[in-house]
This record gives sequence, C-alpha cells and structure tokens, in this order.
Amino acid sequence: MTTKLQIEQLTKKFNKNDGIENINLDIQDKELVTLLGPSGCGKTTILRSVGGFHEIDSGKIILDGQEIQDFPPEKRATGMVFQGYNLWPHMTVFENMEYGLKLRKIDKKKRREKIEKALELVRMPEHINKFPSQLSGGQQQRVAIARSLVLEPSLLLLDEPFSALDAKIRQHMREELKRIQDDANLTILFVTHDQEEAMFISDRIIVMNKGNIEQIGGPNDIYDRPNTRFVAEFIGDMNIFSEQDVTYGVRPENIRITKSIEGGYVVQQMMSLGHYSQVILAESNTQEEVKVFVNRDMEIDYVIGDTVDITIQDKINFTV
Ligand SMILES: Nc1ncnc2c1ncn2[C@@H]1O[C@H](COP(=O)(O)OP(=O)(O)OP(=O)(O)O)[C@@H](O)[C@H]1O
Repeated sequence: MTTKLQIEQLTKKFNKNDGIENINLDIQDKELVTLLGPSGCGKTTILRSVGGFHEIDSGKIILDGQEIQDFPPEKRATGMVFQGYNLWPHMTVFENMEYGLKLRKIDKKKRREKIEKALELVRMPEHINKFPSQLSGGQQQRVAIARSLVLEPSLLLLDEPFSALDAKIRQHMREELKRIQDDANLTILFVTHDQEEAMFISDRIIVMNKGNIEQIGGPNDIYDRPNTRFVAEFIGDMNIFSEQDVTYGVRPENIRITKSIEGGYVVQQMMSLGHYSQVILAESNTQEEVKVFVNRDMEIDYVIGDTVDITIQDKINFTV
C-alpha cells in the first residue's frame, strides 16, 4: 500500500482556542477514511486545511509525497465537495463541469470527453444539458461529485455531502459513492457526524472529540474495541455499568434477560425494531436504565412490569 496523504502535527486554532491541535493521520491509496465526531469537534477544519481553505498555524500536510501546506487550493491535487452542492444555478450541468477544465486550458474536444466520462460514472449522462433547478437533491449531489472528479483529483474531500438528502436517498448515495470509488479507484477523505453513515462507507474511521483524535480504526474495531468511553458511547448503543470503582460498557446485544420473581430489573418498555426488539429495563433500586436487544419472537414472553435478571455476555473496558 502507498500512502496518499499524511498529516503531521497539524494545528489550526481560531479565536477562543477553538480548532484542532497536533493532528496526526494518514490515508492509504484507494482508501475511504471518515472523520467522525459531534458538531464542532474539528472535522471540517481538517478537511479545509487539506484542501487549502485554511491557513494553518503549524504542521505538515503531505500529498503524494509532496508538502502542500503552503500551496493555494488550486495548486493542490485535491477536489472538494461541500455540504450544499454549490452548483452554479445559471449554468447547465455541462457548463458547471466545464468551468474548471477551461481554467486548466483543456481543449474543447477533450473537455466534452472528460465531462461525458464523469457523468457516466455518476450515472447522469442524460442530464448533461439540464440546469440544477431541474434536478433532484440526489442528482445535484452526483453532479457536484462529477464536477470534482472531472478534474481528476488525487484525493477527494467530501464534507457531509449527503446531509441535505432524505434518509432513503442518503442510503442510496452511500452505496453509489462506494461504487464510484471502486470504479474510479478514488482515495476519499469524508466528513460526517452520522455514525451509521461512517460505519457503512468507511475503510477506516477517525473518531474526533473537541479538536483531538480519540481513536482510529476499522468500523468493527471501533465498535467492538472502543478505547475510550467517549468512543464507546458515540458509536452505537452502549450501557454503562459501575462496580466498585470500575466502569465498563456493555452493548445491548450482549445482555440476556430471564424472568425471575426476585429479579433486580423491571421491564419498562418494549419496542419492535424490525428483525429485533429493544427492551428498556430499570434497575429496581437505582432506577438506572439498561437497554437490551432481543430476538423479536422473545418479545412476546415479556410484559411491562415483569421482573427479570440480566446476564452480561461481553464487557468493554475503557482506558479513559
Ligand atoms: N472560520 C472560523 N472562525 C472561527 N472559529 C471557527 C471557524 N471555523 C470553525 N471554527 C470553530 O472551530 C471548531 C471546529 O469547527 P469545525 O467546523 O471544524 O467542526 P466540525 O466538526 O466540522 O463541526 P460540524 O459537524 O458542525 O460542521 C468549532 O468550535 C468552530 O466554532
């Protein structure tokens, strides 16, 4: 594997000390890496620093072996797609895509060839002469991606590209992005605050909190072995237990329940979630809530108010 992007000790502070500090990360060729974290944790700041839209305070950004931190955006081999699609409304799809190619002095015949190829890739060739207002949100986002791809960036930067789309189309676009990435051999740095989206599309996830990296790993690593309590609670559902000064986490699918008259927990709520059911229990003394996932056919065995015992099958210990 070759390293596509390396970030070393990147710091960018805004007033009041907001921003990012000493960020180190790398992205391998053809990898899709996601920056994931709550609003304000610094994801966009990293992305914009890589794209050249922020002057950084210190650190190195190395793309394809070359330090680019002092280059203006147009001199970097990066393509950026923003949250709003930012298509020019008075230009057709073709004209939107042609603009950057003209700036690069690509001749007319080649421009058309490249535009048609990029539109094929996003499955939009028949919309070439339409204006953005004649396209759906999902279609506009495909054009925005194609507009970026037509310039053949070495690294594609995507900042919450699907957040404005409704749930169904968003899911479809995630699948499409994986296909486009595969077909075009793209390396992608993707920003999202949606943990499900990150789990679905990423080769690796970088979990961020308050301007720092909490953990880097594959989706399953992060889910099964979160290093910190923050990561454990941010990714998926997690119950937190404390016993004699030790705090640990347990996923709802790793708790079994059995009916027991003397049981320490009371069934508070049951909800069917498709192929499984969610049961909310309350600890009899403390009233602390515990979330459990059970097979849907087990749900009929329980009614609200039943007392149960729990068996914990897999604990997650945190370092912090
Ligand atoms: N241009 C700016 N001027 C001042 N402060 C900024 C600027 N851009 C970002 N910040 C601050 O830096 C911090 C990190 O912002 P950033 O946009 O990187 O977060 P984010 O993780 O991308 O959040 P979101 O998911 O809401 O987009 C925030 O506290 C934000 O208010």
